[in-house]
Amino acid sequence: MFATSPARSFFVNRLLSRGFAHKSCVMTASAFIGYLGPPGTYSQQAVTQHFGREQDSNGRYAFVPLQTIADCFVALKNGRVAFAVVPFSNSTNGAVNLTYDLLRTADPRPSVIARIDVPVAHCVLASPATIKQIDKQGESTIKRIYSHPQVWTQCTRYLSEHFVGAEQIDQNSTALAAQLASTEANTIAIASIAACDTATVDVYRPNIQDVEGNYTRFLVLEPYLDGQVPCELDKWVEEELQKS
Ligand SMILES: O=C(O)C(=O)Cc1ccccc1
Repeated sequence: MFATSPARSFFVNRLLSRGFAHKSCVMTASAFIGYLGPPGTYSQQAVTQHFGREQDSNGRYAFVPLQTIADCFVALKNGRVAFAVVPFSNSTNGAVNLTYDLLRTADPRPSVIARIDVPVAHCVLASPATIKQIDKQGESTIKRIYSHPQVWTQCTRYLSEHFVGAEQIDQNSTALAAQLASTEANTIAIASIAACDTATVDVYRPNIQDVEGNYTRFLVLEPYLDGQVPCELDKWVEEELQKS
């Protein structure tokens, strides 16, 4: 039987419609989906929300964690991945500037084939030892907070009252921040609860974002094909880029 799950038929139809593969090839090929990793990021949640679980029973697609948003664009351009999923904007603090810049300067600009809204609830995460230390000696023992640059202005209220003496240090992603915090003393991370599955950290405080309904909008990109006519999503992205 051909293309049964929604995610699989979506992927298969895209490949076929773009002439990447004959039906018989698609049945045995893998498609790689690039996203900002490591596993445990909000980007990975966007990938799962859109494509379903990693690899169907026949292993026809696989998720590829990449180190930066720029790497997602490079991997798409050089054919390492068939799709890239990148954060685009947030309901609380607007544009993800890195993605906006990369979309503005990409030549040709990748095509936008889907938009995914992912609820974003931030947690303070730390190693079990660091949580014990905070409980015993107080929040002032924390010297560093790691997170993705997009996060700080989504948690202004909490951060104005907690860990005020700590330095806020940007990392490429929230899940990387959690990994680093798991091994460094006097350090916490702000990340998704999903990062607890991929780093040795626990939740110190959940839901520290300013706005309850905070969400981030992600784009699914694929390479631009010569002569391709812009779709509605391409036009929408162009308008958003011009607004900012
Ligand atoms: O770092 C992540 O987890 C990302 O996927 C980027 C991001 C950061 C903060 C909110 C939404 C997406």
